Amino acid sequence: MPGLTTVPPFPDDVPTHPLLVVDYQLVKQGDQAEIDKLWDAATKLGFWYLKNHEADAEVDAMFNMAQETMQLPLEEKMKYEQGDGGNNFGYKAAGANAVDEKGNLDTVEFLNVAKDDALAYPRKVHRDYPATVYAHMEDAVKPFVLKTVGICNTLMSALNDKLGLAKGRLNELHQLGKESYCQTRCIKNPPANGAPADKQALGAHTDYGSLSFLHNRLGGLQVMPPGHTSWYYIKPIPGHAICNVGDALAIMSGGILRSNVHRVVTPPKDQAAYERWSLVYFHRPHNGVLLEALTSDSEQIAAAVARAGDPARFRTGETADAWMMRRVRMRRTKNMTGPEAWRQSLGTEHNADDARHAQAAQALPVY
Ligand SMILES: O=C(O)CCC(=O)C(=O)O
Ligand SMILES: [Fe+2]
Repeated sequence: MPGLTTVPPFPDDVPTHPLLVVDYQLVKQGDQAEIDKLWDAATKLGFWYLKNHEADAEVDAMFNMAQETMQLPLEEKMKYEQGDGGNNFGYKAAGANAVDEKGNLDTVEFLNVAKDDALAYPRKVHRDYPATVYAHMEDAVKPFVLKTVGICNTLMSALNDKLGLAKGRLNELHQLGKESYCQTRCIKNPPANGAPADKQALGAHTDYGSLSFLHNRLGGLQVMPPGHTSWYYIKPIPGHAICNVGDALAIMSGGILRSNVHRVVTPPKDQAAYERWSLVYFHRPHNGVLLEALTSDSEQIAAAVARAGDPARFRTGETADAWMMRRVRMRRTKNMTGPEAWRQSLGTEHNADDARHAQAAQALPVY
């Protein structure tokens, strides 16, 4: 089982960035101190650990499904390759994405399953998948999607209220029954085989959507915190998911919530010799939702946009689905023709109000 293989521990002599630990059960119960902690994490760094999420069984089932699928011959997996047009469902082969503007290749394989295909199964909404996915749609993918959507909606509701939005406003923009680019992603990275410690397996990016719910076992995930110019590992902690805010919530909140840049490099030290597996659920607005700050819904958001150096960046003119497709399309190796193509693949990476977030991040307590 990829998730449970015995591997060397995360080393204690690499630069690591602490994250706040949020207790999901307390947030669900409406505990104000815990919601304040979530708010601190979501506004300052945009990353936090989530404990007591009760999704471990669903996560393990997904890792098993991922292993069965990734073991299929490459030729079989390639029948489901997502292609170069901006589609983000299906299989992505290693090397199909660029990790930088020079066109260096990524080393990760993805298996992306649409939330809509999982919930509508056996009806097809977006596309076909390998037989191993269908074999586990009912016992792995669907339960993981349903559990995770519940978690994301609870976290988002708490953030909604703190943003001064009317109850349920953000949930209205993330309707389960409407088609979206919400998806599960299983990621496999091969052993480093002598690759340098800072070799990018997955290039620096911000996430496209609203919230990401991530499970990894080996190190390799790194963040560049606001006000810093170097990368820090996020240490995986057993039983703790890693959650982060994506561009959609950062834009809708007028930059109050932070979508922080991150990447995946070779697992640190002795961990480099092992396959790295991770699993993400990406919670995104449904298709057609315009990515713009909700200024007429919240005085707090309106004030944040008014204070921002460049308010135009909170009126993207793109829908959530167009935003994602553009970014996915422009990261494909085939489309990476140089710095201009790279620029078109970006989200909020270079827009973040770094001075404000850097100041706030100074105050972040260490767990
Ligand atoms: O594998 C990881 O730890 C992170 C993956 C990630 O950032 C992504 O797929 O967007
Ligand atoms: Fe990411």
